[in-house]
Amino acid sequence: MEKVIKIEGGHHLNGTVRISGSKNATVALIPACVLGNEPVTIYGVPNISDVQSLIVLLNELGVCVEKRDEETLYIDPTHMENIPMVSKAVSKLRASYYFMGALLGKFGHAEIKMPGGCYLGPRPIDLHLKGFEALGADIQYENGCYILDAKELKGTNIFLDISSVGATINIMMAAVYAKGRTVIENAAREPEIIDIATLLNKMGARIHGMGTSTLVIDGVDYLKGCIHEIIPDRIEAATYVIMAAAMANDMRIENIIPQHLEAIVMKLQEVGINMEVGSDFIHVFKSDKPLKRTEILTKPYPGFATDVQQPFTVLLTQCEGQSVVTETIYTERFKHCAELNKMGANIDVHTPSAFINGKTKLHGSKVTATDLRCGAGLVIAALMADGVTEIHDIYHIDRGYDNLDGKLAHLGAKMWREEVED
Ligand SMILES: CC(=O)N[C@H]1[C@@H](OP(=O)(O)OP(=O)(O)OC[C@H]2O[C@@H](n3ccc(=O)[nH]c3=O)[C@H](O)[C@@H]2O)O[C@H](CO)[C@@H](O)[C@@H]1O
Ligand SMILES: C=C(OP(=O)(O)O)C(=O)O
Repeated sequence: MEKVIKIEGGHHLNGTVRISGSKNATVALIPACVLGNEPVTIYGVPNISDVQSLIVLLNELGVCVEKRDEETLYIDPTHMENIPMVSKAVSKLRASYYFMGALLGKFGHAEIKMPGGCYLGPRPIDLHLKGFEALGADIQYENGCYILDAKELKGTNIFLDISSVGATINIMMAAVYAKGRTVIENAAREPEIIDIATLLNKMGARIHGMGTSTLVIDGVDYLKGCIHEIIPDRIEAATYVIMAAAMANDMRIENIIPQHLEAIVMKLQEVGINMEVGSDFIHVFKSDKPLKRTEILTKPYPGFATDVQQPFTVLLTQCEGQSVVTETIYTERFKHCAELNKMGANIDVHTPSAFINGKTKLHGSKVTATDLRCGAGLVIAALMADGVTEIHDIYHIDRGYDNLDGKLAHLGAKMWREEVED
């Protein structure tokens, strides 16, 4: 038996939805907490399966974790043990790789198997490893496990060939205790990186240049405890704004940082979505004008986020004419298109682009969430479709959307989970 999500389409959405803490910040903040020597309390933790997997990993490392309330985690690494990280939980998410930087930084030694996460085409970690080596680590790969060792990490200049989010955060974590100054050039500038650096600085690290492409980290000897509030999830926010654009009469998306969504808002306005952008909310109103085609090119922040292109593609099926989405980050991130075609969309994929021929009527079908944002896109498509859509492999969706069922029910959607034969 398999649990699936079923959605009866055609019901308009109305009301307010509150965006949760950022998945991609949280999954790095939690490993960052173990770098310290005292307890850290983090607020705004989303209830998603990636966080549950990280809690399993923290428990295995002997870190004391207490859930103080629905959204608050207390993490005390005082008695942690640096054991090899080879359990199943490591491969349940991408972000387990942040324990490489955290453990190497703190103990000069880390043993960890390959991380998991969404398959979006190849996702190498060579830049993380090159960064650790530049800081003085020796790296071996044995029996599916990376073994990182360093007598002493020394600050150095590191140029990233690609401004990788994961490599930037991982190298930053490894460098906080390194002797002297580390400079990361061509660093990624995503808001989540600023959030991690902010936490580390509250703990006593000396990181400068967050939000620019040059990060400077001056090594320190000790990191203390602190409290920290996670930034809102810009990808979850974008998902709900697109959902509102597709199906709402009148819907307000709250607890957002609009600056984090500028590229997405511009594209929504370009296709003709009627919206008001406030200081910490976006309000979407129904418009009866036909939606216009557009072209999207995914780019590192502040460009159009690759994590939003899959949900946005669903909206493009409702635009008149041919829209084009081109991926520059993950050139194979188009598995959602075949699933959307099963629902009546007309999308041709010629990597690295998808050509979306609109406008097409969508109908309920059996589809598979091949990855997290494909799943989010299918939820939006199902809300628009005639009839009932059955979404399989929903564990991908649960990796990144806090209380999806409750939020959608509150907005007036008809969604439920059901056990079906495999
Ligand atoms: C947990 C998390 O935060 N995940 C996000 C993070 O993933 P992640 O950190 O894995 O993505 P990166 O920014 O590292 O990847 C960007 C590009 O660089 C390439 N690359 C990356 C590292 C490396 O060592 N070698 C290399 O070639 C990747 O294959 C990809 O083409 O950023 C992605 C890009 O915004 C998002 O889609 C993911 O949601
Ligand atoms: C690809 C994503 O996540 P991860 O890197 O955790 O697989 C995502 O959040 O869209």
